[in-house]
Amino acid sequence: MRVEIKKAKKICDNKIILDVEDVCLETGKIYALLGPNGAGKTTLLRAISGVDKGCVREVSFEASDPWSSRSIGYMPQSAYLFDTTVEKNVFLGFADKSYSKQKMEKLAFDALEKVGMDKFAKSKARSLSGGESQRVALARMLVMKKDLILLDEPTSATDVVGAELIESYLMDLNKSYGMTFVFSTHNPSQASRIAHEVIFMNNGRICEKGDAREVLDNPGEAETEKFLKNWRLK
Ligand SMILES: Nc1ncnc2c1ncn2[C@@H]1O[C@H](COP(=O)(O)OP(=O)(O)OP(=O)(O)O)[C@@H](O)[C@H]1O
Repeated sequence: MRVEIKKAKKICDNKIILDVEDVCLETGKIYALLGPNGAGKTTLLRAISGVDKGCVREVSFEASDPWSSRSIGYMPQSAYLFDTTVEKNVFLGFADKSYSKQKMEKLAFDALEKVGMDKFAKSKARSLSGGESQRVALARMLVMKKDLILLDEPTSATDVVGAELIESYLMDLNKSYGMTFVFSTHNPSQASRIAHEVIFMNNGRICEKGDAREVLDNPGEAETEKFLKNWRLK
């Protein structure tokens, strides 16, 4: 019922930028990855996903886990959209290519509606703003129905309404299908709203991992405390 990431390590210019000995993710949970700029959040997500070929890591799935396809999806912070319509960008996410056009349109519309982008279904994707593009890229990522989804600051470019829609969408998918998410964020409030667990990183290492409420209310490490101090003062 879990995936284990071991010995995730990356060295750049003789500097260790990622050094994670062992981290376990349980299925059906939402994990928030917190930490200051340069902590290694993106590097860790890229390492787990396997997109960073220069990064050493071992990923193992527990034998009896329900993640039958063991598929991992990764969405980088800067959304990439293909030069076609918004709905066709979402079509590209469907794993089953045998869907009728009508079914694809319906499913894409539903996903776009969840992120508040349904009215742009027939628009050119490259004409969208940064936040709109991020919402569409997320809809495309989520229709892929991967078992483990890694999201690098999925609401960094969206407005408050967009962020709320995305948060609800992630929670719905988690509740309805048991989808597992790891998302990085600079916003502890967002972590407290939707995450079951918080993983706090600093200097390429995981300093603390545990129940979201627990870590946010009562951090066990000085670095986490320091990071959360300003947030609490607000
Ligand atoms: N290819 C690279 N070469 C050298 N240094 C790198 C490289 N990639 C990342 N780094 C360094 O590794 C560190 C971790 O970067 P990373 O992007 O993972 O941090 P982050 O926690 O996602 O930061 P942010 O919150 O600013 O997005 C940074 O200090 C960064 O400068």
